[in-house]
Amino acid sequence: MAAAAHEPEVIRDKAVMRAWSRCRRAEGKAVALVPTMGFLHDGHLSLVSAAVAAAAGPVAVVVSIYVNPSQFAPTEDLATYPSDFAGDLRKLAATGAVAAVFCPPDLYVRGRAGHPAAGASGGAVSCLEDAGGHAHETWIRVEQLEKGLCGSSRPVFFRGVATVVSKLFNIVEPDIAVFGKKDYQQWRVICRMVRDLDFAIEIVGTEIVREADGLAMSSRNVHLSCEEREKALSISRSLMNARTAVLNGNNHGQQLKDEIVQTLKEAGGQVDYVEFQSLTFSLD
Ligand SMILES: Nc1ncnc2c1ncn2[C@@H]1O[C@H](COP(=O)(O)OP(=O)(O)OP(=O)(O)O)[C@@H](O)[C@H]1O
Ligand SMILES: CC(C)(CO)[C@@H](O)C(=O)[O-]
Ligand code: BAL
Repeated sequence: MAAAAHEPEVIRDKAVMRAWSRCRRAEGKAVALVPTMGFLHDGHLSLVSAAVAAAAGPVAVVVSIYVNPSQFAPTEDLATYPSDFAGDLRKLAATGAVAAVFCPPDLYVRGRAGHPAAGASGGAVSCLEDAGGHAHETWIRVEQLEKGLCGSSRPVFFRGVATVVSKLFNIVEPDIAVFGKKDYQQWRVICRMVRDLDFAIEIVGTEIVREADGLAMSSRNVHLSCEEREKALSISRSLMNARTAVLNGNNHGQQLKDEIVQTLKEAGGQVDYVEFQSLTFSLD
């Protein structure tokens, strides 16, 4: 994105954030929100570009940076999630397109240590509840779409995402919100939640931004060893091969496509179609 550097305003307080958004709207600007967990890369910056492009006229782009404890189970990597706030601010300033960065120290009412945690249905608890009960206890569940795929291995993930995104929507009050299709199930969960709960927000989904060798950019890639990175690459490579073969009308490609569709059906059940680099695999 070629633009003059522009220092975004850093906002930490919920009430200040809400008031700021209302001022921008009173000035005639749309407010566009890009929710992130920080340690930003070019994938995140593509969401900022998409936010600008989605607005028909003047827009104030807000990037939120918050590592949400309620989407992590206590066995997951909340404590080691990468961060570089100064670097993030530099990258956002360099886009020249971000008006504010919302980075609240915490978004939840906390419980008392030692009090039993409330827990999600099925007995799973998140890092938030692990910190004590009698605290935050209101959750948003997208009951069918959250099942399967990532939901199978991360039992509290989509409940935490849907809840924190709703909180961000209530605080920032955006007209537009942008999410990456790299986290495809998450994107679908947010779209369903917005439809079902009548949020007056346009949800924009953006395509995956990849490294030169095809690996999807991801903040956690920084933790991959060379061997793990090579293994991770096999996913995009095999999908690329399947795509080329399908586009060439090759039978082997058709078989690979059928296998992908079958795997997703078995894993998720609720996924209707898969978009992959302009190919749409229907799960009908
Ligand atoms: N490579 C990418 N292309 C497009 N969007 C992306 C990409 N990486 C992240 N996003 C989107 O950016 C938003 C914030 O994601 P997040 O801060 O969790 O980063 P991440 O790279 O997905 O991190 P993680 O390693 O935890 O998966 C999400 O909507 C996500 O889908
Ligand atoms: C949407 C999100 C910011 C909610 O914490 C997170 O899940 C992410 O970065 O993808
Ligand atoms: N973008 C995914 C956020 C997470 O894995 O918690």
